[in-house]
Amino acid sequence: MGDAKRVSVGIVGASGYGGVQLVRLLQDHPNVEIVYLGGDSSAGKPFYTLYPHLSHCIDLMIEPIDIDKIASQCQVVFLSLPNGLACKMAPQLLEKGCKVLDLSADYRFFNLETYKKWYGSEREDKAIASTAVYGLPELYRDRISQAQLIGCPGCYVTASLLALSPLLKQGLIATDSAIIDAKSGTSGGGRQAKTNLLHAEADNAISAYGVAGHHRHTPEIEQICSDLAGHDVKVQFTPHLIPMARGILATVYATLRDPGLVREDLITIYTAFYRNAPWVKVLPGGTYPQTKWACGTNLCYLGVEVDQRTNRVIVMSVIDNLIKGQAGQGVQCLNLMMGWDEMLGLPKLSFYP
Ligand SMILES: NC(=O)C1=CN([C@@H]2O[C@H](COP(=O)(O)OP(=O)(O)OC[C@H]3O[C@@H](n4cnc5c(N)ncnc54)[C@H](OP(=O)(O)O)[C@@H]3O)[C@@H](O)[C@H]2O)C=CC1
Ligand SMILES: CC(=O)N[C@@H](CCC(=O)OP(=O)(O)O)C(=O)O
Repeated sequence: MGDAKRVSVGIVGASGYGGVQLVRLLQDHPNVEIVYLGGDSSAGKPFYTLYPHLSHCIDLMIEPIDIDKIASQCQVVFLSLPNGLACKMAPQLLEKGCKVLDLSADYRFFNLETYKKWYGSEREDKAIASTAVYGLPELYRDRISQAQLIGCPGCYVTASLLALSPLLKQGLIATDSAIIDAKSGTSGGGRQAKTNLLHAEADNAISAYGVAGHHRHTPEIEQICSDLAGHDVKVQFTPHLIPMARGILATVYATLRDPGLVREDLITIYTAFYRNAPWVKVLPGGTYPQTKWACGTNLCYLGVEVDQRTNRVIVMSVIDNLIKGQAGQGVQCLNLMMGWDEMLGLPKLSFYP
């Protein structure tokens, strides 16, 4: 089991981008020991052969998935897998006493009919799924701290929701007026080969996809927006792939109900909303964030503006898609589940420029 003073952690999907970020973050975490790495096609290889730059700090093998073995070794298991796999593994791990943090979409939906519509599969773990907590600490901190199973939101959704939440929670914007224009680096598509992520396709190019409500993140964003607002909310979400490796910028536009609100009012509201959220930084008036500020950190920077000609609020939200948008979010949730400081083991200084 390793060092008894540390919590033993396993990472399933260690060879992927989420996996390697988890290894990086958890190797530096003072209360954690990584004891197990699991994978599929990479099983049987030493982890350092996939990521030689980490050979000086981790010498574990990637193992084939064996739930009994994982549960016998690990108190906590991160699942960083394609959609549709965690829901097969998590119930068994929970039954054997592990805490589980899933980075895929399997445990993000309050209504499994919505999951089925967008992800295509009927679920056999309905009772377990109903115990999952949506892993966005800025909104569901108390529930996360009591949970055994977390469905962590991903990159686009995290950037979008952190921009929108104060507006929805306080009823400041006209119904269904929110437009999210989001841009992601190519690492958002994972490490597995995909044609649209090839350098020759993605370099020197920018394009939208999943337009007009056709991206699977639209229902996920709407689910949480509706929860915050207390009624059904629709959003216009347009993702774009841009030629950089990591980072997300989501620029959100919405019509203010009160035409008298100015930028400083909104900044005061945002600052108050996030006063206990150490990973969200609301910027001073006239300052707009860039992705590099968040790169390598678990931070979200929010720039807030009002256009009084159009009566729209404009919120710019940046995160590192692989940290606050994925592995860092998971570690932040782990900290809460274990009763540790929410900031423990997580990077707060970017490697700017
Ligand atoms: N990339 C991003 O910015 C974000 C991704 N996510 C989500 O996180 C999850 C992981 O993403 P990411 O790390 O980018 O993906 P990658 O494609 O980089 O990695 C996928 C991992 O899953 C493993 N895997 C695939 N099939 C199986 C299987 N049958 N059994 C065991 N392991 C398997 C792979 O192992 P092997 O190599 O051994 O085959 C690999 O380690 C996804 O659900 C994704 O949607 C969430 C937020 C942001
Ligand atoms: C650039 C790119 O391909 N991005 C992915 C989002 C990856 C991700 O984070 O998905 P989850 O949040 O659902 O895990 C996409 O658009 O599907």
